Amino acid sequence: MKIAIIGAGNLGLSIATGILNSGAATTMYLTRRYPEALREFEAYGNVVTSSDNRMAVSKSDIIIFAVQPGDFPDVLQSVADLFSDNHVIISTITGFSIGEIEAITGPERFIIRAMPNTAISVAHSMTCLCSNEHGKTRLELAEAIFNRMGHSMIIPEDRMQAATVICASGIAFWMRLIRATTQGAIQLGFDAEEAQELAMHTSRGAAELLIQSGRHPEAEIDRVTTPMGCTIEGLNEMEHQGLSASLIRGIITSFEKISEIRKG
Ligand SMILES: NC(=O)C1=CN([C@@H]2O[C@H](COP(=O)(O)OP(=O)(O)OC[C@H]3O[C@@H](n4cnc5c(N)ncnc54)[C@H](OP(=O)(O)O)[C@@H]3O)[C@@H](O)[C@H]2O)C=CC1
Ligand SMILES: O=C(O)[C@@H]1CCC=N1
Repeated sequence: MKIAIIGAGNLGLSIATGILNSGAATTMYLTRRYPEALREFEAYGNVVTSSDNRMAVSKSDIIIFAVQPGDFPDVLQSVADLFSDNHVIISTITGFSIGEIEAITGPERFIIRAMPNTAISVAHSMTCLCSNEHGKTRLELAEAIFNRMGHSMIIPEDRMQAATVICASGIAFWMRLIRATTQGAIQLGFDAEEAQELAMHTSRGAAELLIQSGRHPEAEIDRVTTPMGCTIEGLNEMEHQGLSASLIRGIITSFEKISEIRKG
């Protein structure tokens, strides 16, 4: 499979790393306007780096777009005449609907919207997927690709904005929680490196417990909170300070911002 990533920036390069390490592509074409920053990827041997989007599209089977939303209409327009009946077009662009893509490419194209996160580079992305009517026959293929680099879920397009916040922005939210835990651990006497190690592995353990057991978070919390113990004391103080409320409010604020980006 030949895969192009048009706009190999933060997300695009994370996807490229995930694909290259999972062996999902025979050849990869990575583009950006200033491709010098991509040269190190040529060491993989099967990677071509360029600023030539038309070359990348014409040589690939699957085209993944990862440019900024404001750049996407022009970029898509500039390669639209190259799409054939076999191309699978995957857009990771926030807030850009399938209808808007079809307005440029026409509806008779395989169009997938994918919302991965940067953990795709280490094969632990949570990726949400949806497609246009024509692209439904290619959803399984997209799912197979993204499942090699984490976990995926097919959702209706009207959930894509929410998925962006929970899964894509979610990486930043969880990072801040891990960072805050690290700061607490430093205050309690661990050096910075030890503190981060404790926070990272504890958060991974919490997620794995839920993934493997299928239990509800509160059931796991009940197993940790000894009556009159230190955990419930700390947890209740966090809630008095608005931990859950601030997370939920942040999520809703991010969600609303996506509509503004599109209007802007
Ligand atoms: N970052 C993330 O975690 C996530 C991002 N997204 C979405 O992915 C998209 C990319 O985000 P992100 O990676 O953060 O953004 P970046 O700015 O890091 O990457 C965008 C890339 O597009 C390149 N680019 C701009 N114009 C062109 C062009 N004409 N042809 C080829 N490449 C071009 C830029 O290259 P150059 O600098 O050389 O101009 C840049 O490397 C956005 O739409 C975002 O909403 C979705 C989920 C998660
Ligand atoms: O912050 C943003 O707008 C993009 C979309 C999700 C992650 N990064």
